[in-house]
Amino acid sequence: MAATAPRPANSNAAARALPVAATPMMAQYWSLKDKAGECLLFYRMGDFFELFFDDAKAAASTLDIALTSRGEHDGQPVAMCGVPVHAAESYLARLIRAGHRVAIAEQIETPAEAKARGGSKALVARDIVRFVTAGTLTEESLLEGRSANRLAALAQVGDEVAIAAADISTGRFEVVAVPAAAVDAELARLAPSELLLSESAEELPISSARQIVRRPSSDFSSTSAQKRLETFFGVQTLDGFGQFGRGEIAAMGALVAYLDHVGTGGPTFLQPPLRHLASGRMAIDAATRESLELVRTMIGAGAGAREGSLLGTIDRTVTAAGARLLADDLASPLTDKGAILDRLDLVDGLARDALWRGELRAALRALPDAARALGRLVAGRGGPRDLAQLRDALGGARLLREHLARRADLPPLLAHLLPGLDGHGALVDELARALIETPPVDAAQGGYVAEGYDHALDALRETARDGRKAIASLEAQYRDRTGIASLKIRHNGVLGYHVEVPAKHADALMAPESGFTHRQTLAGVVRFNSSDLHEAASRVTQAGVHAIAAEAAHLEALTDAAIGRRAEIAASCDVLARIDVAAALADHAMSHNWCRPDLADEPCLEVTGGRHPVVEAALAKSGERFVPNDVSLSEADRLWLVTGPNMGGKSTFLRQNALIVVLAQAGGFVPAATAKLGLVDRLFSRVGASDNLARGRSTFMVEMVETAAILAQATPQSFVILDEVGRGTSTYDGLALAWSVVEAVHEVNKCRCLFATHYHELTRLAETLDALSLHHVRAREWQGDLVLLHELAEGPADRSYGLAVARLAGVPAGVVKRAEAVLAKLEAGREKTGGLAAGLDDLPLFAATLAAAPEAAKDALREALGAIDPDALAPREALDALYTLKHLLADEA
Ligand SMILES: Nc1ncnc2c1ncn2[C@@H]1O[C@H](COP(=O)(O)OP(=O)(O)OP(=O)(O)O)[C@@H](O)[C@H]1O
Repeated sequence: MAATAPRPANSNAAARALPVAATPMMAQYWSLKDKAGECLLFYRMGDFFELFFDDAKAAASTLDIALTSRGEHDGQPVAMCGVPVHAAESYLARLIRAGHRVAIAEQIETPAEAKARGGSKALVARDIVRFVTAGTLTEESLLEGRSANRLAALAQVGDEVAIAAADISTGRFEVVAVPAAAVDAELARLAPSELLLSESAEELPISSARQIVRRPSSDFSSTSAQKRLETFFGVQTLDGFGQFGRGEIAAMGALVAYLDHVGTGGPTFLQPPLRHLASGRMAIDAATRESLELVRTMIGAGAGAREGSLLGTIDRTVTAAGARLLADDLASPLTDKGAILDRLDLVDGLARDALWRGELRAALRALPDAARALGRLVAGRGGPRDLAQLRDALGGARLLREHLARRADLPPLLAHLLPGLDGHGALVDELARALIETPPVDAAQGGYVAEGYDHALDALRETARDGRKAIASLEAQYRDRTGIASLKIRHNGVLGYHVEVPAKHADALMAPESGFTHRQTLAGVVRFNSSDLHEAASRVTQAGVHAIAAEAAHLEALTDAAIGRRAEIAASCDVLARIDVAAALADHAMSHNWCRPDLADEPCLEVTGGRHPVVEAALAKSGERFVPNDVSLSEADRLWLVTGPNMGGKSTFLRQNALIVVLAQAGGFVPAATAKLGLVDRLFSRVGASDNLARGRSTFMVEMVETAAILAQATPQSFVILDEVGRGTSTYDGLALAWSVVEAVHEVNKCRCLFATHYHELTRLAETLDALSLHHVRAREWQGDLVLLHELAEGPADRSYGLAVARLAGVPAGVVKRAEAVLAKLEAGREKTGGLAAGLDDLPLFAATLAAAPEAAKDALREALGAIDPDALAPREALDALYTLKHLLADEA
């Protein structure tokens, strides 16, 4: 049953007016809805935001709140639902998470103002004050602290495709130009919550944006974009930020235009755009990111979660900004040896000194998320609490710098970063003097400026305090005078301060000579005013109003001072995050026995005692031990063909080595006893069958598209893991393809590669390919049970154990028994066709090389095939193979 949004007890839904046809309110509603476009319109009516028509239906179903209908429009009841204003944030959060965008229409004048303007029937003016969209959130309550939240815009000008991406909550702004084929990979790295595309842009095969928003093509024109960006950043020319291509300018301009649109003109904080240099980074395509689950999981019920990903498993950062940076680092490993060594040295230094690391982490843990506080302040949505966060974070940064400066053996990267923590002394001191320890989030009620900061403000507060004391003593006096012990002086928003007595005592105060003036009679009580009270109350109110105004002026000045230093503050936040990441990686490395990787100049990957961090952590939970494995790839032995039973640990072995490469090049330690690697320029992973039916591709099609990309792009510096290529199609087509893919990787790409397969037949490739070697994951049958050892050994697997695994998996005994009989028949069939080529084992080899076979051999084969009774080979796969060969022969003919 649908839950109803909690409504205050005094709310009367039926009494709330409705925008029915032809009323001025209806006209107002429609004109606002027009402005809101596809966004749900939150239409403010008193204490509620109301939604109507389709908006109401969509919101009610997402929020699981009651959908009602009132009045009529075009003969139909008007659907409506509402959320109370005081709880709007949590409803907004749920709508945004569900993929909606929301336009907030507020009352922009009071009913009294409306009346003064247009008489008693005048409608309160409303306007859209803000759009809340997934990519433009700044509210702490709507954001996940430990993840970046990006808005991206994609523009194509000529051959150039550019992506601009901004995290509005911190102001980080980057732009990158990539070939069209790499767009998806780049978007997978950025994982924007909202992606802006021109309404005239063609459909792109994009899998990595949560929400796509089409914007007018004029937003993407590079000429107007240039002007827009110059105005936005308040500069004469963008040249000071670097040289940007037309596509980059168009993308950045479209992003800024959208910010203008959703912020309805309000300021937004963006740092000057940084060009992301794809050249210094490891290329990782979208499919590889998905299959390696670097920062999010991709499969199962928890898809999209941090938990269960590499990031979720190793993240020990103690600040939200650190967590966001670690996600970026893992998503974008480096290829510059010097830069990686710098990071490694820092992690190493912190790893060696546990005490120092502990101190640093404790100091960092206490620091608030200044980057996001700054984002809110600049966006005009900040408050006193945000300033206090800056004070505490920057004050902490100063102490940290002093502490670090005292160390003699500072790792070079840290020594280089240290000055970035400096320079906020004056601002921190000012904020420390100005604000109380824990100011309120909202400035409206005042009370956040510290005593002693402003003497005039102190005096106003003193006056208000005296007034309140005077009011308290009036209460005692009135009780004495009237003899009514239950007389009280109260305060509310309508009457202000007033005297309240129970109805039974009211007569005494009604008399004209009593000195009290009647104000209001309620069921049980009667309320009065008096001139003394009025006077004392006005003193309190006036002083209060002036004090709040004085505090607001200070808030504005302090906010301006902070904004004036926003670039420096943002830079300090980056330094803090970098230290946090290094300390977190060091901490995790130490507690899990990870090692510092060595970087070699030649393409190699030599790992002893390598482990898969995520599988290891999962096994540890149930008290199981992960079996470490070695790998040793070099130019002479660069392609390992790994066979072995299902569930034997092949995929795990492949992936753990890819993760070791990612971690090492992100500048961290790796889950191994020792590791040495030559830098990897591109990482590819084609693991398992990942359906993408949403994109209209079958499992096999996806597999082939991904394999094609690897064959086209992998270089001798690349590292490729390929798992069960060919599995998605009929056995022998698949085998033939796997065969030729291994050959191509070996002969053409010449990259380091781990290739796992169930096609035992592929092991024959070792006879012809020099740099290929055979390995298998060990298993043993023990008293009828299969024991998986998860241990890698040299040479091919002796057999496939498929039926034993089926038994382990709980396939009914009868079915396994039948499979054994079928297998026996198949093996018998193989013997029977012994004269055909070299038996079924050799058919795939034959198929793969058929084109090159001499005509005489083909004739012999044709003859042999004609002589076979296909029914003797009952199992489907054997028939499959024969028919495939027949077709191949027919094609050849
Ligand atoms: N080195 C290891 N130590 C301990 N357990 C492991 C190890 N490797 C894998 N496992 C366990 O075995 C399970 C199966 O591993 P994995 O998926 O890698 O096997 P596989 O050989 O690729 O299987 P399939 O061929 O069916 O895809 C893992 O989920 C994990 O629980």
